[in-house]
Amino acid sequence: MPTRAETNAKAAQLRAGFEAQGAQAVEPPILQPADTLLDLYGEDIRARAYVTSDALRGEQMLRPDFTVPVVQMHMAIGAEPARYTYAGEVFRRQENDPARANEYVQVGYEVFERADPAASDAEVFALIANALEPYRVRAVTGDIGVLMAVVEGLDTSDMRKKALMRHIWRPRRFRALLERFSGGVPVSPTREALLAGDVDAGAPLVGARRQHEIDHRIAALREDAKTPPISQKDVDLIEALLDISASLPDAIEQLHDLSVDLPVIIPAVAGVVARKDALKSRGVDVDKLAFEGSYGRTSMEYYDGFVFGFRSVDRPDLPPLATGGRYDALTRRLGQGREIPAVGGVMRPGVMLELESSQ
Ligand SMILES: N[C@@H](Cc1c[nH]c[nH+]1)C(=O)O
Repeated sequence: MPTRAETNAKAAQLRAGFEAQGAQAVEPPILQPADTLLDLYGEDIRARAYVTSDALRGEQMLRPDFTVPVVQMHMAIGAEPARYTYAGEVFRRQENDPARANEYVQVGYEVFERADPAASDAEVFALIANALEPYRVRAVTGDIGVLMAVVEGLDTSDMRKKALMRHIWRPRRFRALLERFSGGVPVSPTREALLAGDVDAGAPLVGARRQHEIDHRIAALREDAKTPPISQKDVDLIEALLDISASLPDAIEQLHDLSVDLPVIIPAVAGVVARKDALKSRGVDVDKLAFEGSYGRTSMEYYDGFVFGFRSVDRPDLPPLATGGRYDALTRRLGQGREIPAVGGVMRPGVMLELESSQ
C-alpha cells in the first residue's frame, strides 16, 4: 500500500498535468452542506456518506465527491467556458467490504463548455487515457442518455416512466418493474383485493405511513392497474439495448438497428456517433474501445450522457483507476435558472501507485 505522502505527491503531479492543459485548480471544502446536496448523488452515495450535524450550519457531510461542489461553485461564479482540476480526499462508507478504502484521494478534471459536447467528452476521456498510458488498462464506455431517451419515449403513463427513470440506477429493480408494467408478472391475490377495494378500513395503522399517504398510494395503484401494459416488443427492444456489449463501432451499428424500431433514441445515438468521431480525432483507438448498453448504471446518479471507466487488466480486483461522465442536468439543478453542458472524470492515484508496486 502506498503511503499517504506518496499518494499526495502522485496526486499533485497529476493535477499539475491538468493545470498544464489550462485547467484552473480549485479546492472545495471537505465539509459540505448535506441537506441541500446529498440528494443529488442518489441512493447509493446517500447511504454511504458520513453525515454530521452542526448547530450553525445544519447537516454537514464529508464530501463524497468533488463534482457536486465544483458544479455548485461554477454555477455561482464561473465564467464560460471553464475547466477545473482538483486533488484531494473523498469519503464514502463501505458497507460490505472492510478491505475497501472509506477515504481515498481523487484527482479530477471537469469541463463546462457549450460549444461541442462530443469534443468535450473526448477531451476528458483522452486526457485521462494519456495519464493512464503506463498501465495496462481496459476502458469501457456507455451512454445513460440513450437509456433515458427510451424510457422518456415509452408509450405508457407518466407514473410508470417516472418509476422506471428512478430505477435506471438499480438494474434488477428496473427489470422487475419492466416485467410488471408489461404484464409479465401475475398480480398477487392481496394486490388484487386491494385494487378491488377490499381494504379493511378498521385495520390499525402500523408503520410510518399516515392514512392519507396510504390512500394516495392505493389510488395511484388503482390508476396504474388501468394503464395498458407496455408492449412486449418495447420490452425486448429495451433488453436488447441493455445487452449491447461490443466495440464502439459494432455497438453503433446495433444502436442504429434498434433505432429503426425505437426512433426516440435517434438523437442520442447521433451523439454516440459524434463522440466516436471526436475520440478518433483525439487519437483514441475507437475500434478497440468497448461500449456497453448498461454501463454506468451502478454509479453516480447525476450522469445523463457519456459514461466511462478504466480498470487494470491484470488486477481486476482493484477499484477502477478512473471513472467519469457527463452531467448536464446537474448543472440545471444547481444553476438557479442557468445550465451548461458539463463532463468530467477522476483518477485514483492510490490505485495507480498500488499497480506500479505490483507490476
Ligand atoms: N465525481 C465522480 C467522478 C466524476 C468527475 N466528473 C464526472 N464524474 C466520482 O467521484 O465518481
